[in-house]
Amino acid sequence: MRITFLGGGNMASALIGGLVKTGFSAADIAVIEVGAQGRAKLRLMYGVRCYEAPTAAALDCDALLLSVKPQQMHDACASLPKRLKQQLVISIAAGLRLADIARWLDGYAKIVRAMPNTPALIGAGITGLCALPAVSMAERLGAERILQAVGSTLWVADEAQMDAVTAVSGSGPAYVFLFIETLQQAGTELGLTPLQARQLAIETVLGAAKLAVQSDEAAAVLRERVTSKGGTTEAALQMMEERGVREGFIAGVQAANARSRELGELLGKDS
Ligand SMILES: NC(=O)C1=CN([C@@H]2O[C@H](COP(=O)(O)OP(=O)(O)OC[C@H]3O[C@@H](n4cnc5c(N)ncnc54)[C@H](O)[C@@H]3O)[C@@H](O)[C@H]2O)C=CC1
Ligand SMILES: O=C(O)[C@@H]1CCC=N1
Repeated sequence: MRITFLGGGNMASALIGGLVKTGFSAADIAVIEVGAQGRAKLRLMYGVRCYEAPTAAALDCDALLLSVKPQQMHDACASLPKRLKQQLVISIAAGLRLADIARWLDGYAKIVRAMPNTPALIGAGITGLCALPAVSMAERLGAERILQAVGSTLWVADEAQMDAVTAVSGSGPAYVFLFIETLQQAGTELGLTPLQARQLAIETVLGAAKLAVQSDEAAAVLRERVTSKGGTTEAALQMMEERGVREGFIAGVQAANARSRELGELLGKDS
């Protein structure tokens, strides 16, 4: 399968890195990127073909992955030729709805909306997917093949759920990095060296995530098992609850969901 990325920024780079690492041939990957620095970086890092504009050679692919910012998508779609040649279009833009992208592509309807995340770079991503009815089962499997090369996938039947997918797993790595950053900071403030705090924080997140994956029990049960009566964890969790950590966290995820919906509404109105 030959894949062309339209937009070669952070997320395209993570996906390309993951694809190349998991055995996709760099010769089958092309990137259309307006920035000269971005093109040079992608050529150097992954040996992929890079183009400044969507020429026929750049668009000679089976799947066209739209990876520009949501605010750049309308212009990027307008830069494509009027008639796409049956390529499967996959948009990874936050918020943007399938119907609006189809309209910007003059009614082209072979479009999948996907929401990956940056751990795709190491093959540990998770991507939510949904598609327009015109996308065949074989084409859905094609989209799945690309995204499963960099992690796992999850289809949602109702496109409205993509905002929640974006809020939970698209933006999710940032919440986990904030957690690691904060745990590390707390550790150094308690007298650990930055290196010690970093190792303890990262290995703790990794171990807890692996335990959660391998366990049939709910996260709440695993949490209770760490929490000895009258012990240290109980002291920590009580303080965190008092300080509104849970409410703050849920409000944050809700804000991401609302922003995704808002981006879809605002940018979708754009003709
Ligand atoms: N960063 C992340 O963790 C995730 C991002 N996304 C989505 O991926 C998309 C890209 O996000 P990032 O990579 O973070 O942004 P970015 O700004 O790093 O990348 C966008 C790239 O597109 C290029 N570009 C803009 N207009 C262009 C055009 N007309 N033709 C060719 N290239 C063009 C820009 O020069 C830039 O390099 C967004 O729509 C975002 O919602 C989705 C999942 C996760
Ligand atoms: O922050 C954003 O808008 C993008 C979408 C999900 C992760 N990054």
